[in-house]
Amino acid sequence: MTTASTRTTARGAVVEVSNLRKSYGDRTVVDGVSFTVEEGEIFGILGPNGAGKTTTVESIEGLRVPDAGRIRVAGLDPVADHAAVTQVLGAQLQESELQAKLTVREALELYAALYPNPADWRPLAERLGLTAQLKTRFGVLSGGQKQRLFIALALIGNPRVVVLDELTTGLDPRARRDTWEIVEDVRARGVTVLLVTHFMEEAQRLCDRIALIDKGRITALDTPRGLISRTAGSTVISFTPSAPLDEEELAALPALASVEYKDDRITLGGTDDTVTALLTLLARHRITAHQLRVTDATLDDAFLDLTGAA
Ligand SMILES: Nc1ncnc2c1ncn2[C@@H]1O[C@H](COP(=O)(O)OP(=O)(O)OP(=O)(O)O)[C@@H](O)[C@H]1O
Repeated sequence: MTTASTRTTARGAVVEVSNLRKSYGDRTVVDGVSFTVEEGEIFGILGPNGAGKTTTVESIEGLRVPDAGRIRVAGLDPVADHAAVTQVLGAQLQESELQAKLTVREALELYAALYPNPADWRPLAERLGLTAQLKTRFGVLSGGQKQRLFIALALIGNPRVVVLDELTTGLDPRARRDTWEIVEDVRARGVTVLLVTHFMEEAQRLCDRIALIDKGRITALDTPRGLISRTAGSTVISFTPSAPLDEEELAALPALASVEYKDDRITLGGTDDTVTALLTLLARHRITAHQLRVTDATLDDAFLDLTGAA
C-alpha cells in the first residue's frame, strides 16, 4: 500500500482554483470547480471521459480562458501573467507538438533555450534513462521513451509545478511502473505534480490527494484512503462457513453494506466493526470461517460509487 497518502504536505498552496467555469456553446463542461494544490504534493484529477479534466488543467496552464472563476499559479494569473506562469509551470507536451525528425538531444536543447535558467539537460536525461537515446529521432522512440522525453521537457525549465496529463496511457505495465517511479522521484526533488489520469492504480499509488471530477463538478476530494473509506463497504470480508449461518443474524451485523451468497461462500461489504461482530457471531455459534479473507475496497470501487459510473 502506498505511503503517498500519509505524507505531510502542507507547505502552502501553489495552485489555487476557485469556482472555475467553462462552457462550449450552451454546454457547461466545467461547472464551479474549486481546489488548491499544496506545494510538494502529487495532486490527482480523476474522472470519466469528458468530465472536464483537461479543460481544468489547460485553464491552469493558461491555454484556455475560463468564463468565470479565479486561478492562481504561484500567485500568478495564468492568462494575464502567461509568460511568467510558463516559467513556474511545466506542462507535458502532446505527441503532435514534437517533430518526428528531431533527436532527443536536439529536443532537450531546443526546449532548454526557451528558459532563462534551464536545468542542465544531461543529468536530466540521465535521470530519465534517456542517455542512450540522445541521438535517436523522436519518431522512432518507444511509447515509454517518448513519455520520458515529455517528462524531461516538462522539467527542463526547473518548474515549481508540473502538469502531467494521461501520462501512462498506451504504455505497457513495465513502462507504466517505471514512469511512476520517475514521477515519485520528481516529487522527491520538491516539484509539485498535478496528475490527470484514468488509471485508479496509478492514482492510488502516486497521489497524496485526488479530486474526483464528474460532469464538470468535483464530487469528492480526499486522500486515496479517505475516498475508499467513504465507499459503502470499504472492507470486504469473504469466507466459507463450516455450518449454515442465520441470514437474519448476518443482515443485522453493524455497518453492513452488502451481502452476497455464491455457492458456499459468503461475501460481506462493511467496515472493521462488521468484521469484529462477524467473528463474535461465528464464535458464538461455534462456526469456523474457512478461507477467511478481509481486504480493503479499492479506489476503483470508490470511483464507481462516488461518480455514479457503475
Ligand atoms: N475546444 C472545445 N470545443 C468544444 N467542446 C470541447 C472543447 N474542448 C473540450 N470540449 C468538450 O468538453 C467536455 C470536457 O472535455 P475535457 O477534455 O475537459 O474532458 P476530460 O475529462 O479531459 O476527458 P477525457 O478523459 O476523455 O480526456 C467534452 O465533452 C469535450 O467534448
